[in-house]
Amino acid sequence: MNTPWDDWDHVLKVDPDKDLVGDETFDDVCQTGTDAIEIGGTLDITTDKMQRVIDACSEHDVPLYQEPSNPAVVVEDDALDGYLIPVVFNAGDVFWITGAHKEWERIADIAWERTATEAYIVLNEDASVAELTDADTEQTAEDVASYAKVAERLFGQDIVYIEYSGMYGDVDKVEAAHDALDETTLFYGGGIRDYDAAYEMGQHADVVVVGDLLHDEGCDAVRQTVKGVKDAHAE
Ligand SMILES: CC(C)=CCC/C(C)=C/CC/C(C)=C/CC/C(C)=C/COP(=O)(O)OP(=O)(O)O
Ligand SMILES: O=P(O)(O)OC[C@@H](O)CO
Ligand SMILES: [Mg+2]
Repeated sequence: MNTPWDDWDHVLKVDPDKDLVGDETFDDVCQTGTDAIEIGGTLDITTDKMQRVIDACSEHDVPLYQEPSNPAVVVEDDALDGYLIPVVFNAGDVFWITGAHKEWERIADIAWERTATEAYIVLNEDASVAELTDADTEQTAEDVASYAKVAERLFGQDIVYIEYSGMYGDVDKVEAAHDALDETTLFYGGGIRDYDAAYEMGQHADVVVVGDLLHDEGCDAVRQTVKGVKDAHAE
């Protein structure tokens, strides 16, 4: 797979299990200025819910990626630009490191040329993803940097993803991960609610991921976060 995320600043993560705000539509969602839409969530995801979002976004130019939370929810659809597959580096349950991936290969005909991995480092102990994967979220900045380094050097990951889903994270840990990486793109996601937060994390992460804000506040709020990270990267 080529690496379009090298040129991204902002990703909008749409949770197919959550509603949009008021009378907003996916046409509005595709016009927030984000560089790509990632469709995924941890809980209560089904192929039907995934498909509904793909169909609603497929008419637009914004790149569309599925981020499946397990092999059973992967949707084969040409409207998708590709699949970003989490590998949870600090999972306690090995199923979320290689087990799910082995199962996926066993049951599916994988479009390898459209598939890439994201080396997740899960750091919010209260997030569903931490609970599901039994992640060891007690990691110092030094630990995070080492995870990032081995993800790039030993495991050849295209993307390292610092995941604080639901809370704003520790900037020092994001900075440490960024310093550890040469080529690999650093994603940061979690608790980005406004311009200032996006600007601050944008100073350290290559790509800032915004999720719940779309479902809680709507497209105008998301647009501010796009501006925040793009301003940080313009400096
Ligand atoms: C091999 C395949 C096809 C899939 C396995 C992929 C793996 C290892 C998934 C484990 C991690 C996971 C569940 C990722 C989903 C993306 C994610 C972290 C979404 C954010 O979820 P939360 O915000 O914690 O959950 P809710 O918003 O649903 O509560
Ligand atoms: O929902 P939020 O807290 O913005 O997190 C975004 C993303 O990292 C979740 O996987
Ligand atoms: Mg969430």
